[in-house]
Amino acid sequence: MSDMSPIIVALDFPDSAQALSLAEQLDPKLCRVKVGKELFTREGPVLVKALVNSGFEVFLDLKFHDIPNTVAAAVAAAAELGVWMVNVHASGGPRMMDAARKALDPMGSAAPLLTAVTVLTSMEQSELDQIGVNRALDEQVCELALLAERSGMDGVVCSARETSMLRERVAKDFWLVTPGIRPANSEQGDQRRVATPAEAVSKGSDYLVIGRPITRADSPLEALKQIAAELQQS
Ligand SMILES: O=c1ccn([C@@H]2O[C@H](COP(=O)(O)O)[C@@H](O)[C@H]2O)c(=O)[nH]1
Repeated sequence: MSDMSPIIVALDFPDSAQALSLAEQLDPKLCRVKVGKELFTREGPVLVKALVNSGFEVFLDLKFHDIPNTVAAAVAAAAELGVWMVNVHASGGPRMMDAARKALDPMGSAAPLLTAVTVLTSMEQSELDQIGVNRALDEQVCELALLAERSGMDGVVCSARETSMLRERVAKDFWLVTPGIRPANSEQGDQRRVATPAEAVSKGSDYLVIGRPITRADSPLEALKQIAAELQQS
């Protein structure tokens, strides 16, 4: 996989046939791929291994959130699949994140990157209020990111709207992974905190997670190439 591509394509499909057919249209030199809850729940480790064997670096986006013992075991099981990145929810707390980190320690440099979700990019301030989080959304993202960093995570998932703020507060090699990417004129859908690919990179995102704007395009490869070209020009 090329180190220069920050693009991770979210393969949000109901089955392996559709996911593999889309992946075949992509180029592992231009992107990584992400397997999320729907696809994994239907198709499981076999599909993940098929993607890994076809040359893609895979982000297994299962956002674990449970007691420390359970999350540690789940993260270790994910790592056995040969994936490039796995994640947990930072709101699971420091003991949970610490247990996840320790579960990967025996793998040394072969361990996948371990990231933590701060506040989902589909959420806005009013929803935080509804779940009883009485902080400004930016502040909540920042506190969870700092907690994740202190708990040994390699990075966080946040929106590109928060990356300039976080870049000033976290280490340079702490990865900022940003979904909610919407090229100009594409539909926002259920996402709320969105940014264009160029905005995201200019504000300090390391990796851009992009689903529907690529996977639902008439030509996914053309959509991917167009975004990659936009990023090279920015
Ligand atoms: O905060 C988060 C965390 C994960 N996601 C995932 O990213 C993709 C985004 O897909 P789009 O089609 O580009 O909206 C999707 O798989 C989410 O589960 C996120 O959006 N926000």
